[in-house]
Amino acid sequence: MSAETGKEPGHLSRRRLLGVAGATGAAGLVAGGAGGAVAAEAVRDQPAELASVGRGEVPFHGKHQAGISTPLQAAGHLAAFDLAGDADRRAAAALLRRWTRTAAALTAGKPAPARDTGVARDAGPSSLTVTFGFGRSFFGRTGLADRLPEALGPLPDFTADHLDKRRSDGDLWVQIGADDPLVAFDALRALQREAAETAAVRWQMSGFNRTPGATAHPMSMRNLMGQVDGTNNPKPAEKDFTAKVFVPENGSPAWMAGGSYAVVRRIRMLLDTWDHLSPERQDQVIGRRKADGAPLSGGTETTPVALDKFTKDGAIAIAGDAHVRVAAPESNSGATMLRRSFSYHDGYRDDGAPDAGLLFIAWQADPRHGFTPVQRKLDRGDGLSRFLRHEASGLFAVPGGCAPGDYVGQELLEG
Ligand SMILES: C=CC1=C(C)c2cc3[nH]c(cc4nc(cc5[nH]c(cc1n2)c(C)c5CCC(=O)O)C(CCC(=O)O)=C4C)c(C)c3C=C
Ligand SMILES: [Fe+2]
Repeated sequence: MSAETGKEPGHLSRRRLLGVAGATGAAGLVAGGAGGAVAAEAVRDQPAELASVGRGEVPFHGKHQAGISTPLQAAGHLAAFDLAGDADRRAAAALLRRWTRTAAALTAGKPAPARDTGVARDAGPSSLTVTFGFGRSFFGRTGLADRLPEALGPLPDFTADHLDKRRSDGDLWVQIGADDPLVAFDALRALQREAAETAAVRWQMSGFNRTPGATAHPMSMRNLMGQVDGTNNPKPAEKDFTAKVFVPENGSPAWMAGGSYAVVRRIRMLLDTWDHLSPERQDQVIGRRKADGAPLSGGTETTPVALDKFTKDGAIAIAGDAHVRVAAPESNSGATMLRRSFSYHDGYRDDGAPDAGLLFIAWQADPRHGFTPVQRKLDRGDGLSRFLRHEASGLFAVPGGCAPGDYVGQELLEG
C-alpha cells in the first residue's frame, strides 16, 4: 500500500505517484482534508509529461521474453545469481514468481511492488526490459537434471580464453536494459533485493550503448574500438529470423519453446595496441570501413559483403583473416547468431590500460549451431583476436515469455 494514496502502488505509474504525493501535500496546505483528496484525484488522472526516451515501453509479456529482439538500450546490467545451499525447486519457483511480478511492473513504468526506493520515481518505462535465464548448474541444484537441455552443454575451451571462473556461469542470469540508467539500476536493485535468502549475486557487470536518437547514422551502434557493430545481424523483419534466434514450438525440451540461448562473453579490448594501428589497418582487420561501416568489397553500410571480390590491383578486397570473413555464416556452414552487446568501461588497470571492451551477448536457437562453431573458427584465424581477451563466459537457457498471471520459467519449474 502507498502511504500517500492508500492504494496499491501497482495502480499508478511512477510518474503519477510522484504527482499525487506532491499535490496531496500542497493541496492539503491550502484546502485541507477533502479538498486535498479531490486535488490528488485530479492530478492522478493527468498523465505527467515525459520525454520521448522516457515514454518508450516494451511489453513484458509475450511469446518471447523482451530484451532479445528489442532494439538496444543505452544502459545495461548483467547479473548472475547462485541459489543458496538450502534453496530447492519450490524456493526457485517462488523467486521466479517474485521476479516476474517485479519485472512486469517496472517495465510498465510502475514502482516495484515490494518496495519503491524512489530511484526511478520520475521516469517513465524508458524501454526497460528484464530477461531471465537458467545456467547449467541450476538443474542439478533444483533436482531438475532430467530437464537439462542438450544445447546447454558446457561451452568448449577456446585457445584464446583467459576466463575468470568467479565472473563466469551461474545458476540464474538476468539481463536488464533501459534507456535511462536510473531505471536500469532501479530494476537491478529491486531484483537483487527480492532474491533475499533464495539466491545471491555471483557476478554483475554493467554496460552502455549510444543513447537512442543521439544520431541517425550509422544504422548500427559503435563499439569502443570505434567500429560500426551489428550491421550484419539477422533482422526481425527477415523470414528466417525466428528460426535462427528462437527455439521452435516443437523444439526440445518442450519447456524451451519460444526461448533462446544466450552466450555471454566479457571481452576486454586491448585498446592501447588497437589505437596505434593506422585507420587502413584497422579497416583491414575487420573487413569494413571504420568511418561508415561499409564493407571493403564496396558499397555502403547495408551493402552485402562480397567475400569473393578482388580490387583493381588483383588483391582480395576482404583479407583472409578479416573478422567479417572468418565470422560470416558462409565461412561456418551457415552458423549464425544475433549479437546484442553492451560496451563496458570499469576504470583503469594497474598497467594503465583501460579495463574496457564488450559485454558480448549472442542469441541463437542452439549455440552448437551458432556461437560455438564461429568462435572455434575465430580462435584459429581471426585477425581481430590479438586485440581481444575473453575474460568471462556464460551460457544460459532463456525460456519463452509468459502470459499475465504466469511467471517466466513456470513450465520448467512446474511442468
Ligand atoms: C563468436 C562470435 C563473435 C565474437 C566473439 C565477436 C566479437 C567481436 N566482434 C567485434 C566487432 C565486429 N564484429 C562484426 C561482425 C561479426 N561478428 C560476428 C561474430 C563475433 N564477433 C559475426 C557473426 C559477425 C557478422 C559477420 C558477417 O556476417 O558479415 C563487425 C562488422 C559489423 C557487423 O556486421 O556487425 C564488427 C565491427 C568485436 C569488437 C568483438 C569483440 C570485442
Ligand atoms: Fe564480431
